[in-house]
Amino acid sequence: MLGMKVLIINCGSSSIKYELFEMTTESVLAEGVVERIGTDSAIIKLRVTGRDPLVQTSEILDHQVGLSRVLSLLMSREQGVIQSAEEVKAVGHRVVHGGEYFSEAVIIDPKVRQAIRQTIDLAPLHNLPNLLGIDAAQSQLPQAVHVAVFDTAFHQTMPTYAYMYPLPRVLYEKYKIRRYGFHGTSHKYVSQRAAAFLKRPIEELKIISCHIGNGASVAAIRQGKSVDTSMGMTPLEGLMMGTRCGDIDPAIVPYVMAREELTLAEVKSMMNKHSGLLGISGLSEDMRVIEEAAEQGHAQAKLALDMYVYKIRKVIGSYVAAMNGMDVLIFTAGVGENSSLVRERVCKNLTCFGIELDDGQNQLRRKEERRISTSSSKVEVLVIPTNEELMIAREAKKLVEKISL
Ligand SMILES: Nc1ncnc2c1ncn2[C@@H]1O[C@H](COP(=O)(O)OP(=O)(O)O)[C@@H](O)[C@H]1O
Ligand SMILES: CC(=O)OP(=O)(O)O
Ligand SMILES: [Mg+2]
Repeated sequence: MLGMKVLIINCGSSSIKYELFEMTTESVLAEGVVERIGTDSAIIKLRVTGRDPLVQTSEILDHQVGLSRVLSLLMSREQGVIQSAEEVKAVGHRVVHGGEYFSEAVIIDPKVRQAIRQTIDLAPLHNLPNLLGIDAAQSQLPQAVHVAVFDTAFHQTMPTYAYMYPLPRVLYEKYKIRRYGFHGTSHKYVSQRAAAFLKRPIEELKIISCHIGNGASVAAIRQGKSVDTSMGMTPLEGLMMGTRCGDIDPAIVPYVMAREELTLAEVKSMMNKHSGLLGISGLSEDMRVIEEAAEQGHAQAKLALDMYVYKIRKVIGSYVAAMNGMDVLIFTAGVGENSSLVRERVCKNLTCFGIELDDGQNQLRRKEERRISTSSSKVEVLVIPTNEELMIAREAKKLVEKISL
């Protein structure tokens, strides 16, 4: 076998994150990001394994141009990652919202594209750029198999009573208003890694996985299947996040709109971009900044941190109730993997569930999968670095192999 190169693309409204894998060895050949698309000072970052990172600034007005620059760089003689675009066998696209259409990864054909289009309304911030990325990649890599991997797919196993909202039923029937959940690729990956780490069959485990990065969600996973998760119809529900408010009393929305004379767009922006850690601290959405300010006595940063941790604890508690138990608690993503303080503060007041943290292990700064609970803890507390890109690449490889059988 000559190898199988798979390109992973994760498009945001003004960015393209990309990673090129050689899937016969699951090794990363190159990775990077194009930022500030739509401006004359867009930035392309590329890191080719074994070489110095490269940063270029230029005008990039849309995703088509962004992707074509990335491909040219990968094919350039200096970088020499690939000789020609034909070498890329598959492109795996992260698609955030798959609605009720998709419970697993699929090859993108016109019908799939149409279904992704139809979910734009449910996640406009994510699905529209995802579709732009698909269009750009399909036109520039026409020979490759294009695969969509959905954030929502893993959560399609939730029982009806967990995903329905107690609103008039007609809203579900007409508009499919229900809980979908997100970060599914990550929750699936870390739960499978946790079972492998513990050398136990996943079918025996009740796992609670905390994906806390910029966006943040908790999932309850029983027998390897998602049974509940804190994000909802959109990635706004649930935990307090960097700039998103998470759960609030829904009556606040019309009240604030009336009092402040806000438009729909303004109130959405308030809840998505000006709330969470940033809204409470008035300082930053970045947990590193919040932690430092709190340590120096900044009262609002302290409050933001207290609220953030308290909410995670409450959701964990509710999922212990949902599953009637918890064997494993996982921390992952930017905050979960790196903040020993957040992990400590979340776990400190969960001793009633039998959680005992090993402070020494928790303080260690390492990139590896590891246990941070004591040997007598009733719950295994693990830090598992997530790898959504590898998971997407594996799904793409699986589908390519299926069609070439
Ligand atoms: N050492 C650290 N301590 C605390 N928080 C950290 C640390 N490193 C990264 N983070 C947090 O991780 C967040 C980014 O998480 P990440 O999962 O990479 O986000 P996303 O993929 O959603 O953009 C940042 O907002 C930052 O606050
Ligand atoms: C769905 C979601 O919130 O994604 P991210 O964490 O990448 O913003
Ligand atoms: Mg992320």
